[in-house]
Amino acid sequence: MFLGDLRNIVEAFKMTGARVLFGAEVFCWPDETLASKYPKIERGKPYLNSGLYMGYMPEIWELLQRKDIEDTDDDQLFFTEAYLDENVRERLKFKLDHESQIFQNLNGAINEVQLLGEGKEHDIRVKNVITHTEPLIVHGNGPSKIRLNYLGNYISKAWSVDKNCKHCTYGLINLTNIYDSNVPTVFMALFIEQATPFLEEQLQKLHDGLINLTNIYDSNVPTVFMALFIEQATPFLEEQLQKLHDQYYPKKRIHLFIHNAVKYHKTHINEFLAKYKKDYLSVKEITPEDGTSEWSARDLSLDQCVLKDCDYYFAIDSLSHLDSPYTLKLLIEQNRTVVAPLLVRSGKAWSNFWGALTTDGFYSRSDDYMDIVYNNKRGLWNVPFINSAYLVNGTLLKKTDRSKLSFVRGDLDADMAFCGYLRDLDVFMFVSNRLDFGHLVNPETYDTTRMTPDMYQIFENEIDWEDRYIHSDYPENLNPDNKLSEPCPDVYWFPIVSLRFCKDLIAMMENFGIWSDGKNEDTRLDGGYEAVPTRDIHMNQVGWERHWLYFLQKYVRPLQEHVFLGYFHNPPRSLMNFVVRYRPDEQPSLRPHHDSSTYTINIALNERGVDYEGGGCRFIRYNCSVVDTKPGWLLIHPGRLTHFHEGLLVTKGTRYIMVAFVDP
Ligand SMILES: O=C(O)CCC(=O)C(=O)O
Ligand SMILES: [Fe+2]
Repeated sequence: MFLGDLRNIVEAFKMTGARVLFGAEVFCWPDETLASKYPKIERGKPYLNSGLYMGYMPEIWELLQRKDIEDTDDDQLFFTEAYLDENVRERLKFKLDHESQIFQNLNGAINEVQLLGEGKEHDIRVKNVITHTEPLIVHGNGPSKIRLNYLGNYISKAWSVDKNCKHCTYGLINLTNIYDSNVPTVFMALFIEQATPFLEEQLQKLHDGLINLTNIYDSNVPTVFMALFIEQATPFLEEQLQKLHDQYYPKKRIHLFIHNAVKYHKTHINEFLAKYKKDYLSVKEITPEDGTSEWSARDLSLDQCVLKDCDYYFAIDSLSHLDSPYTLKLLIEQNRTVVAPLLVRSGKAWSNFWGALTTDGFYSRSDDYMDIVYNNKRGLWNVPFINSAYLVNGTLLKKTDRSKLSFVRGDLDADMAFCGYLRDLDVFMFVSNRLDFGHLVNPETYDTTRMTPDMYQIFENEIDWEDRYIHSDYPENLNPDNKLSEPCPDVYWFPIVSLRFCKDLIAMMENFGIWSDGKNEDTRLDGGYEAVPTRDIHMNQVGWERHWLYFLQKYVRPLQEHVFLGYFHNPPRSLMNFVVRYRPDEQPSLRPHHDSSTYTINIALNERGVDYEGGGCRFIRYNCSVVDTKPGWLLIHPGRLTHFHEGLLVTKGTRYIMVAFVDP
């Protein structure tokens, strides 16, 4: 990698007084026994490396003529023998660049070569902190190539602090042109022959109408072989699939390949394909019953891609959420042989790339790893390992024999095998965080033996949980400009959870199925007695109390503080958290009572007029009832004294509500 221009290099060369100059290194290679024959030096690296050398043509010529050499012989040994001959050394003024004035060989010197100039405007250079020189050419000899790639993310004008990633825009292609190129040209003639009302709108409509046409002309868009791998039970897979489908790319140019190894997800895949299969150019599904291993499924996907003459191969794991619908398009436009979007587990240091490797090829953290993961630095990074989601140019797959590029290599993980082959082929792997592309979900605690396992993921996958289960209008609740909804005095009404939450919570309870019998004796309670019993199931009976209390603290408490000013209790304490079921033939109503709470929350889980008739909550002191409850909306009211209340008669169907007595 050249860090100075040729003039600087020649000037530095002249300063050395040499007629022939070779780089130096710390290893005496390929013949260690020659080490004792080297002249003693005081500083720097003693031994010759033949990866970099320069000199005057007559001397170089003479050096090359010195002896015959076979193509298969070692060039470094050839030059070493010449150098160790004192006569040759003197006559040719043959010297080594011991202190890396010009040549920096990285092998054995990785730690002494550091980046310089980060934090200043000018280009980043390298400095050898042992010799105090700034070498002009850096060479990744032996196993130091990954370090060279790392340096290459910064030096040679790749990066500067003010301009960030300067090499990112190199070689970009523009897909929008591909969309347009096939479209016939139209000569559009517009005549404005008289004064015309609303002409601006007319022009706008003319223009808008044209934009949609481009979608019709998909045929020229490159084909993408999209391979989805579901190798483990994965939270929030439905959303993951939807985001994949929502990628801004003509589906008629996508071959979809799915390897699903997880029985639990069969319904998700079936539902997805029932809806969208027809949109794709082709679909191949490998089901859990096929018993195909991850390795063979991945290899098969490569074969299929080549067979279908794909332009691109895009692999994605079920854990990878492409939150940006432009991810695929932008990766194609980035135009690198292998490029991955940076995906990170939210709030964690876990991502889909490694910044460095140990000598035996396993994970090692690079100096800039955290800066990249946290987007302190944005760019396109040459790294030794990527996984989870990546785009591969089809040309590479078509020209490379499967014995040189596949997912099978000894007993390595599939992705470690694949990246190992890419490194051996000298194919760079880039990871991009030029934009926010998406994130990784965390599958560690996902337990599919539960009914609605995603409901239990509020801790491990909080953002996904919130997306699915919190009402989309929730943030508006705390907007001070909005008028509060107060259906009865000091009874407030807020949208809080999604319809999906309601559906899943009911499913969770009905699956458990052991509703209380409505008697006063209740062994679930410390006192063993409930004065005003309902037919219910407590959250702790379905292992969801910890989750519920967190929900209470995070989403309910701010609403309480918003409407009942001056009362703070964090975290809220709640011993009674339960779902109530009302049925005409079971328990159809609840007699007037106080709750043992400072405040009570009451979330409607299903819909009056659809799922049941009657029902609602009446506040007796105010002779005020809330009957038109809405699924996902929460009522919050004081528990005692003023808010004596009753559950009204359900005349038909089943009414479900979620109740908690907060701060008893
Ligand atoms: O049916 C209702 O909405 C009221 C329920 C209630 O008051 C309770 O469970 O304590
Ligand atoms: Fe109550």
